[in-house]
Amino acid sequence: MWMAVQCVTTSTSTADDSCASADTSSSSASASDIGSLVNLEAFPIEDVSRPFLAAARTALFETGVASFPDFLRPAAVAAAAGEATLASPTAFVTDSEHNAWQTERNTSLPADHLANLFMRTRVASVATDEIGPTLKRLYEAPELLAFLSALLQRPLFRLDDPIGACTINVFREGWHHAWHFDEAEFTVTLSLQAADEGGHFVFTPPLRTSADDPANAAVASVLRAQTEHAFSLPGDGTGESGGAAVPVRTAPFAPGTLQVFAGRDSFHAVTPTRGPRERLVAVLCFASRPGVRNSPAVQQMFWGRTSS
Ligand SMILES: O=C(O)CCC(=O)C(=O)O
Ligand SMILES: [Fe+2]
Repeated sequence: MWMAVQCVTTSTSTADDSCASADTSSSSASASDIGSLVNLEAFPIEDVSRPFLAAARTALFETGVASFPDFLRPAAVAAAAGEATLASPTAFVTDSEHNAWQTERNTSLPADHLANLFMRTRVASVATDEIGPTLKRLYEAPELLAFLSALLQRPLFRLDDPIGACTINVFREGWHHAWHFDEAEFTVTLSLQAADEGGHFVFTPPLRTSADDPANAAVASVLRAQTEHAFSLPGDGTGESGGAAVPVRTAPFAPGTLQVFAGRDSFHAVTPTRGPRERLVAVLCFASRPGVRNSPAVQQMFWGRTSS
């Protein structure tokens, strides 16, 4: 089974911005570093009033995505993309199948039921201990953590995972990520390099009201409109032509764009890439408590090894 680890895992939340400085003490980045990485003129993430945050938060909860184009300075994008390209050839490749929720097969349901529709995903991932210094410096910057905590209105901590805390997804020609919900409530990505063609991040507004809500009819509607997959969903009332249309949007992917998305509730996919240039996207993981790391099973699946 393919499981997303790209994550902001949350078990608690707070209703104000008072957590914005959570876990800033353990970082190795100094305050002056961040200005060489982040476009502070457009995104003054150190500004305590952060006037652009309210609009981003509204976009996140209404559309499922908050996007910050030109977040990373061009020189930092070039450096990070160069480092990712160097690391890419030895990145572990996942070629697996998963259903929309990334859950196990349900043998009590018919084989052709939506819950048992398994779709192929192919992606490689550069592990945390293989990423270059530019991305590492950004991930460890206390200012980034404080900014994301303020946006999401909860304390955040970097993952304590030497393999899967901050990684880079590599999509080679023809690879794609099938439609799915993430396990984690929020995901943070940073575009480093677009494919020649394709490799678009497509997403719906939040469809699930909770982690227990499968949003079956909406999922079926999207898959019928967007894919060739055949499946049944008895009793959904939508028939073969699909139910109420669910809007599907394409996110901007210009290199340097930081994106925060509600991956647990918004159904999303990466379309197949075309051409020899790899699609490179960094995935920055955070959790709502310290000490979180991926399970050995997930580490093995994504990076081909486990940490001690
Ligand atoms: O590559 C991306 O833009 C996001 C991929 C994704 O949805 C995931 O890894 O869970
Ligand atoms: Fe995802």
